[in-house]
Amino acid sequence: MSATELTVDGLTLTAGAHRLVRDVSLTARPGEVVGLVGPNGSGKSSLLRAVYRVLRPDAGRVRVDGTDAWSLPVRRLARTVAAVVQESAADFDLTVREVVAMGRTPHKRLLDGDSAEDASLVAWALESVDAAGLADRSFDRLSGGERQRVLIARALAQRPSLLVLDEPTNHLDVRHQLTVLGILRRLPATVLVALHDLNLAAYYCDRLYVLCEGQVTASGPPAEVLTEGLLAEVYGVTAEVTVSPRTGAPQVSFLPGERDRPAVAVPGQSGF
Ligand SMILES: Nc1ncnc2c1ncn2[C@@H]1O[C@H](COP(=O)(O)OP(=O)(O)OP(=O)(O)O)[C@@H](O)[C@H]1O
Repeated sequence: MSATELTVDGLTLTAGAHRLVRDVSLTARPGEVVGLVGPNGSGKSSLLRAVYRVLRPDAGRVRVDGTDAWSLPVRRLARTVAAVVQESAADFDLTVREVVAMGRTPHKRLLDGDSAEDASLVAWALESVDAAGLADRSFDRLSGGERQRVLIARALAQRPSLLVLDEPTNHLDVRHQLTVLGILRRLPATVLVALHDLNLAAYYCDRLYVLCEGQVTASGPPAEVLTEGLLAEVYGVTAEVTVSPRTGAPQVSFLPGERDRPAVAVPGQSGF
């Protein structure tokens, strides 16, 4: 597994009359962890969908090591790119081990069974997300956070050289958030990850792209991007940004202030 270069050039995505993303360009160099941040509805998931080839661009290109992702054979793309997406939490009538083993499919031929290497990669992937103890459980009966870790393990078992993740820390408790992002940092792969938690993004990402209303508003190393001014402009919040004396990463604290939206009165109830 070697890391891949991802290049997105002038990407525009639409759904009917709705423009989801407009003229977005980004790069993720081999081995980088690149974060996508931005408010709800800013286009992060849509951009990721174009990268893992679910949403076809109306204009612009997605290139994987210089080749248009949309021209690659599906199987070849699946050997290169793994995705952990919001909508993948579908029901499977399978054990956890079987779900994670599905990550090996792109590397096998039809009717190939699981090799010893497949079994050890599945065990490694489960161990990595602290889910080895879940291996024989039914996937359908897991909690939200357990499912999320198993879906991440499935992507790890795929041994991708580009890993695309949409809010992978969703549902995870704080220890597992750190575990999962720590793994992403250490993988010999390129990572593009949408995150809402700006402190996690600041600590774990090499560079960030900030999306706002479908466009890139800022990009660069977290310390350059996560300024109080940008957070006010993009999110409409008052924040204090300091540098962590322990980690050297920017640390964002949100402050109540004049930007807080006034409470919306309950109809027919005074004094709310
Ligand atoms: N198929 C669609 N048809 C119409 N509008 C869509 C469609 N898919 C997404 N949108 C809209 O496009 C915008 C971008 O959505 P997207 O899911 O990419 O945002 P996001 O940044 O991932 O948001 P969140 O942080 O809430 O997950 C939103 O306004 C969303 O409602």
